[in-house]
Amino acid sequence: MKELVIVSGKGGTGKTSISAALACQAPQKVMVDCDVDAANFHLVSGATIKETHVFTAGFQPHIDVQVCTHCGKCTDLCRFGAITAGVITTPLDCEGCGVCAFNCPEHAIAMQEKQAGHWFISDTRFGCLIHAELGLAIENSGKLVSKVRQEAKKIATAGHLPLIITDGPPGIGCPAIAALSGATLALAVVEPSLSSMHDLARLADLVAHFKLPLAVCINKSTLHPENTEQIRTWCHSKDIPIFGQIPYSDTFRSAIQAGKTVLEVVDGNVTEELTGLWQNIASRLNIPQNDRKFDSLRRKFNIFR
Ligand SMILES: Nc1ncnc2c1ncn2[C@@H]1O[C@H](COP(=O)(O)OP(=O)(O)OP(=O)(O)O)[C@@H](O)[C@H]1O
Ligand code: SF4
Ligand code: SF4
Repeated sequence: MKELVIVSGKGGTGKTSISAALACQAPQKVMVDCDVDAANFHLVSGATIKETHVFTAGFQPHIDVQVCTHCGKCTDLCRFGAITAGVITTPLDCEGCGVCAFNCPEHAIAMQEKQAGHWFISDTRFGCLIHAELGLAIENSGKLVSKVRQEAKKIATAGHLPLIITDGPPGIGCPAIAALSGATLALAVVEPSLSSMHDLARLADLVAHFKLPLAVCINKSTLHPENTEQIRTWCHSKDIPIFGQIPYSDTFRSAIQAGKTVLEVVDGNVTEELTGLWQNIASRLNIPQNDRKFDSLRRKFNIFR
């Protein structure tokens, strides 16, 4: 089983739009949205949730009010000011360290697993999607990313599906690391802006650390042709292949507004580039390129020359 992870050093470069366009073309795959802080893949793929699961991470104190004598020892010991004489006054400040429970003379406090979000299995127009929603002010996004990837692998294995397409989180922090480790190929979606170019270099270092092959897709390339050329030169100097170069097109915006992938909205230039991108990926991963469902969409919208 191969896993393609679509990443970007910075947010908003077009990762989700491109992931969805690839999902639209790839046959026999499971999709994962690892951008658990701001998931939106389900919106462009028309997801219907089939299963909802609770995600737990970390611990929180549960106080037995019948047993607590309000002695105040927990207040003195809590370094985060989250508890006052047996009452959790500011739950967001609680780090779940367990010091209050360990030291309560009455054993009034029990540490319980904390509900930190949900993860879902959904049906979409392009197959099965695993996605998630992290709770507000929860910091365990890396753990949730690992969880959704693990579930996608189970589904792909059970269904003998050869590919997982992962819409990764932006950045190079913990969630990106959790999305990349053990994958087969990373595709960096870069736009020709200074910050995106700068973040590509950092992302390349991270991917190299995991000894993963990296390919680049330059998105919105026509917005700044000189910077696009600079990215091409840089990739060439680092031996990083450029699998696609997608021009700026208003079709992307209208596609998102319509809850569709850009391939389902007609734009000859863009669709041709996106098809080329998928062909390069499929050939690098050595997997079949064709999908009967996409072929019928292609005929319906006459989107290729
Ligand atoms: N080639 C393009 N031409 C014009 N607009 C584009 C192009 N690609 C993406 N966009 C637009 O850029 C915005 C960000 O795209 P998208 O949500 O796919 O990026 P993202 O990297 O997944 O963002 P985030 O990191 O916030 O999840 C959207 O409004 C989308 O319509
Ligand atoms: S230390 Fe225990 S008994 Fe004392 S106030 Fe806190 S919870 Fe109540
Ligand atoms: S678990 Fe730790 S942070 Fe939370 S209230 Fe108890 S002592 Fe404070």
